Amino acid sequence: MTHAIEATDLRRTYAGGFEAVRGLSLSVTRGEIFALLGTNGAGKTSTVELLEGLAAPTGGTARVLGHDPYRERAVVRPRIGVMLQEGGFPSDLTVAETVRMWAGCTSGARPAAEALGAVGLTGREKVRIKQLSGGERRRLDLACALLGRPEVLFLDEPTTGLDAEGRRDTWELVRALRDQGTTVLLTTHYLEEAETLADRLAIMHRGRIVLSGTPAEVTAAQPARIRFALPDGVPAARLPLALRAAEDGDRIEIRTHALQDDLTALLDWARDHGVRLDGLDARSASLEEAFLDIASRTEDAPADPKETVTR
Ligand SMILES: Nc1ncnc2c1ncn2[C@@H]1O[C@H](COP(=O)(O)OP(=O)(O)OP(=O)(O)O)[C@@H](O)[C@H]1O
Repeated sequence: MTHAIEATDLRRTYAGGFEAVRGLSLSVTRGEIFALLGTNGAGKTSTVELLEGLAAPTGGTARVLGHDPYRERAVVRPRIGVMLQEGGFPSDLTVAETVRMWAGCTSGARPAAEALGAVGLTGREKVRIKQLSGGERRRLDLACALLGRPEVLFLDEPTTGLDAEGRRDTWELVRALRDQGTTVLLTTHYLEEAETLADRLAIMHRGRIVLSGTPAEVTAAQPARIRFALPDGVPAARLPLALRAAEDGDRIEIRTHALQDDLTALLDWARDHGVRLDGLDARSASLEEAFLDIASRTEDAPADPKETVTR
């Protein structure tokens, strides 16, 4: 299977010695939407810039469409679209002028009206950039990234600043691009965005990928939770389960990878002993829990291979 993007043991150290990317490997299949998640400062932008060919890696290799995106930038650049966190267009230009200017630097650019139509900016052509809302600026950034009909599209936080409707419109557009064969690598802080949009995702922490896979695989790698309170006089020690049961005051929390079996055992025990489980709550793990679990890690341990779910 051809990979549109491949990174192997990628490293990036900034002047001053700070290592922002520390041995990162990932591959994105053609026609796939891949989301890179992580806390602030995890190294997402530093990684994406290496893949876009904007900087040379300190170590490791990057391949985009089979080429080195930095050394072979002239070959790779016309085939990729890049939407940075800040478009940085001159604020006195109008929307139409900006798109025309960008189209002038793009080989085989699609018509400006088509790109603006795709992002819902039709009718805003004469508005100056400084008069656009934050969400409209993000959409203009996206229109410019789409101008060259890119085979690989890099989107750095594409929906930051968009309202719920704008976000959903962008998701629709990204899905439509994927369905036409475009490969999309995006970074996001919105877990819902990654969960609903991405075919696969990776969670970064401190310059490394800690967990990766499909949204379902990443979620399934986390334990489910059962929570309840025992009545006075029934100590947690009487629970029948060979489980890691943690007491927090009168609340019990059990984390398990066998939710159905353990919940059945708990309910059978409660019925047989006439014990009422107050506030009983059982739920599968969510991407948010996986993310928060990783974000709370303070140690610098390397990625645990057991946690990486690969296809
Ligand atoms: N030019 C630079 N020089 C030195 N350190 C930098 C530079 N750019 C980024 N960093 C540091 O590298 C680390 C990773 O930053 P990066 O912007 O890649 O993270 P991120 O995951 O994209 O964060 P965010 O979600 O906040 O955008 C941060 O600690 C940041 O301060």
